[in-house]
Amino acid sequence: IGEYRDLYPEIEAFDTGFLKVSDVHSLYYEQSGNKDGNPVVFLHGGPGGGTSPRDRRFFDPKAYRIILFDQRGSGKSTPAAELKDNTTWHLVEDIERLREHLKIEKWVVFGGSWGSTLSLAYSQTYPARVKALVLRGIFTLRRKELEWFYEGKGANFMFPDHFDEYISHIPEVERGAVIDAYYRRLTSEDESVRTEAARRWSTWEMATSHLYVNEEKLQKAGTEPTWSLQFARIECHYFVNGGFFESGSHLLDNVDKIRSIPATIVQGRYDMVCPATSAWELHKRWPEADFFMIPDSGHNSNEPGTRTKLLDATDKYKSL
Ligand SMILES: CNCC(=O)c1nnc(C(C)(C)C)o1
Repeated sequence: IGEYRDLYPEIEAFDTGFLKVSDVHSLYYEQSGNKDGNPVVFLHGGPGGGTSPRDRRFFDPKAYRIILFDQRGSGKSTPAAELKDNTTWHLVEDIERLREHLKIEKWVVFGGSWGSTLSLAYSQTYPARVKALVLRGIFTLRRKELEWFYEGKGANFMFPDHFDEYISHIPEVERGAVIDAYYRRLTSEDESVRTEAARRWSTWEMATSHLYVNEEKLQKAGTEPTWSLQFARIECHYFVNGGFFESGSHLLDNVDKIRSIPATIVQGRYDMVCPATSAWELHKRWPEADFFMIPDSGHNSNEPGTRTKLLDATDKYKSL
């Protein structure tokens, strides 16, 4: 399996701000690393997951001008967990607004999980603005991917214990459409109903995001109700709307628009949240992209084998 790499050292942002992108939403963004460096934008997962200071550490701070931002309703962006005007295509335009606001011509785009979904949607819409793509834990939001993880048609066979916690919250009569059942609760007028549904949904995802269950991450879903609500409510909103794509396979059908962009795809073989089939489908449509199936990883970006290949990829594109 070879030598594992560690993340780059902890660094602080040298600039932070809020960008008003609609009469409802303002986005938190930050810049770190080299202010005159090669710009890279980090697209976080979820949707609704928000960024964290550790996300800066996938990039050489001497080479990169590192830009993180919290997507609509996520992290420090306001209003928290707001679903109005919150769609894939709003986010694609937000990325362009942020790019223009920061006076950047072209940038490297880095995204995992939902962040890979958004990276594909953004680069297929604005290919001329993308220097290179680094994609991890491929999620194309096809119906079968949602059914695998959220509707009891796959991941639950590998994590039956944790799935019980998630599914037992929904009465049998509603289990034919679990995502819809959770959506009714996550958009309930009753805060206690929203909070418990968010805790169950987020705990299920945190429990299954690593090859070995990460107890610390598991606690986060239960001890950070605002984060849990942002994560669960925004994810569920995108899923009941099929990602706002006109067809289930929209992103895979449009790969030809980005095949000339330098790219690296990194996928954990034991990713239970975004199973490897989507990465494999993407790879077959995009033979020019570097492709790494990590033999001992699950979904998370910081599992050793995955982290190592992501760091190699950002090093490869640092001087573009
Ligand atoms: C489809 N949802 C998986 C996803 O995008 C995701 N999983 N974990 C995360 C965080 C690391 C942002 C919590 O995002």
